[in-house]
Amino acid sequence: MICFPNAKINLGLNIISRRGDGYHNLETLFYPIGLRDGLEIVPSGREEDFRLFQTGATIQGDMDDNLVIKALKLISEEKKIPGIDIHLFKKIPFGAGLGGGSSDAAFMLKLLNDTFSLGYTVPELEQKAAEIGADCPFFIKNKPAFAKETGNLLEEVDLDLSSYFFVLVKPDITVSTKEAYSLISPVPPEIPLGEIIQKPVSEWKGLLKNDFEPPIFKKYPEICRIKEQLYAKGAVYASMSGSGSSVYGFFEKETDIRFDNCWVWKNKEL
Ligand SMILES: C[C@](O)(CO)[C@H](O)COP(=O)(O)OP(=O)(O)OC[C@H]1O[C@@H](n2ccc(N)nc2=O)[C@H](O)[C@@H]1O
Ligand SMILES: Nc1ncnc2c1ncn2[C@@H]1O[C@H](COP(=O)(O)OP(=O)(O)OP(=O)(O)O)[C@@H](O)[C@H]1O
Repeated sequence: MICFPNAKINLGLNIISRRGDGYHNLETLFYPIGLRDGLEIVPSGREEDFRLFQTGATIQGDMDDNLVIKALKLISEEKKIPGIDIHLFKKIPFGAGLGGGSSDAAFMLKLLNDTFSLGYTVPELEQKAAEIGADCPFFIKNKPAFAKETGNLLEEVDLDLSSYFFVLVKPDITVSTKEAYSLISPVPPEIPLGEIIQKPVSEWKGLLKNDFEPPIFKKYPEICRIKEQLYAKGAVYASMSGSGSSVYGFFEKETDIRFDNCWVWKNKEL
């Protein structure tokens, strides 16, 4: 069976407080976008072992550290999974704030559940996804959702931005999520994100903020320049996604926009 794990962007990101477990309480809105990896599992006929064939962008670290293997091992602790060959095609850039690794892991949980009729419910899959990473649970239902706590408390929202022309820009910069959080001094937001997101998109600029932007823009001014250029080109709203490094912009109409030394995806390519 094959599936196509998609990426996400964060609409607003308030980091509210530091927790005793080293994580942070936040509020954000996860929004799925069309940029996708490819993930396939094929029963190999062998006993309970697995082989991972990874193509596309090269992932650092050894195979056992891959998040799809982490998902497989988590399920294998409870369920008997026959030998499988896993094919992962990477297109979603990592260290980009796009949740690529998290999406692969969550889709692997769903693929195993469906392929081998394991009987896990959506809440059970969301719980397993939360054991893999903070961004993973969102990708189980994979619908626009308001997230709180570490990003695991999800509430679906009725938000459709498909009428906008969407541009995603990834500079040749990889941002470590862990490092990005270490640069943050949590401050509760003046206006709750839930209130701002109810407003029209045209009112989000200056209100819907990503708390990672100030420290990340200071460390990587190029990322700030990309956001400025998106606004200069007429973006209704633009922001860095998650802990970065990618920046996105929504436009009322198709816009010819180019950036040197960046990956640029536009609506029809996503
Ligand atoms: C920045 C976001 O992408 C916004 O959606 C997420 O909060 C991060 O989600 P993620 O990349 O899946 O994060 P994980 O892989 O679970 O954690 C990576 C590191 O980020 C930090 N981390 C992550 C999530 C969170 N709520 N608080 C944190 O402090 C922790 O230091 C953790 O060790
Ligand atoms: N399947 C995978 N795809 C991408 N990265 C992976 C994968 N498995 C493990 N990794 C490792 O996890 C790290 C984080 O990957 P990625 O940034 O895509 O994850 P993410 O936390 O979901 O996304 P982001 O933090 O950028 O929003 C990568 O740098 C890579 O070393």
